[in-house]
Amino acid sequence: MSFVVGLTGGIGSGKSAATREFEKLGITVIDADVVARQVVEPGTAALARIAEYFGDAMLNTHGELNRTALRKAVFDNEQHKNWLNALLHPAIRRLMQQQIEQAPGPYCILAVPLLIENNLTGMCQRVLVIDCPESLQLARAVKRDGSDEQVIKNIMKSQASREQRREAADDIIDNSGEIDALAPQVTRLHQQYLSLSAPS
Ligand SMILES: CC(C)(COP(=O)(O)OP(=O)(O)OC[C@H]1O[C@@H](n2cnc3c(N)ncnc32)[C@H](O)[C@@H]1O)[C@@H](O)C(=O)NCCC(=O)NCCS
Ligand SMILES: Nc1ncnc2c1ncn2[C@@H]1O[C@H](COP(=O)(O)OP(=O)(O)OP(=O)(O)O)[C@@H](O)[C@H]1O
Repeated sequence: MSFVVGLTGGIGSGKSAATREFEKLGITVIDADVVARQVVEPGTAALARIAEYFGDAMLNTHGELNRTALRKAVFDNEQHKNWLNALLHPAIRRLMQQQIEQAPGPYCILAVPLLIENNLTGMCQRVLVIDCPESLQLARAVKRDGSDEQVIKNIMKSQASREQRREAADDIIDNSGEIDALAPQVTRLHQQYLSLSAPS
């Protein structure tokens, strides 16, 4: 596989809704959040290191990662977050690269919420941003998760700005309208990626 489209967007921007449309067109989607869970599955070296560093409170009764406990430990402590990212990012990058090489089809989508923040654009031939006003991100994420507005605002603050993402984009999907306005934009980009990825 040599043609990778990096898909990103802020929390609640519509990344999952857009990747579902690419999957309907038969395109393989590699989801960084899924990969980030695979690298800390029970039995992995990374999970053992996390338990060693933070203590067994980071494991639930089945020996799996207690994500809520780890999120609490890292998101208000820069040193802990840097330690965790230094441990997991190389493993996440390696596994994503493996899955890219195994992906069938003319191109694949690499869906990464933190594509820009974690400097992963170098893995992609094209950067696609799912874009909408921050107010819509906030409203949609709060409605979907039933979480407190301040939690979503804190996550938005820890991520790249809308301007930074638009600056890094080769292509932008405007997700400020109705959800059924996504499919036609995905179809148009699919045609473009088929021709860009076709052997010259
Ligand atoms: C700390 C962990 C376990 C929390 O997992 P949990 O499922 O509770 O939260 P989730 O991953 O969905 O993140 C919640 C929100 O925080 C944001 N976020 C996730 N990781 C980070 C980070 N390292 N820095 C800033 N924001 C982050 C996400 O964009 C998401 O919007 C998880 O975020 C993690 O493993 N982070 C370190 C690895 C990483 O950076 N993963 C991103 C893949 S590129
Ligand atoms: N255009 C739209 N109009 C209305 N609701 C939408 C639209 N696009 C997405 N949604 C809804 O908003 C919520 C967030 O969308 P989605 O989960 O696809 O975003 P995401 O970028 O994957 O979020 P996260 O980064 O949190 O994983 C979902 O409940 C989704 O159904």
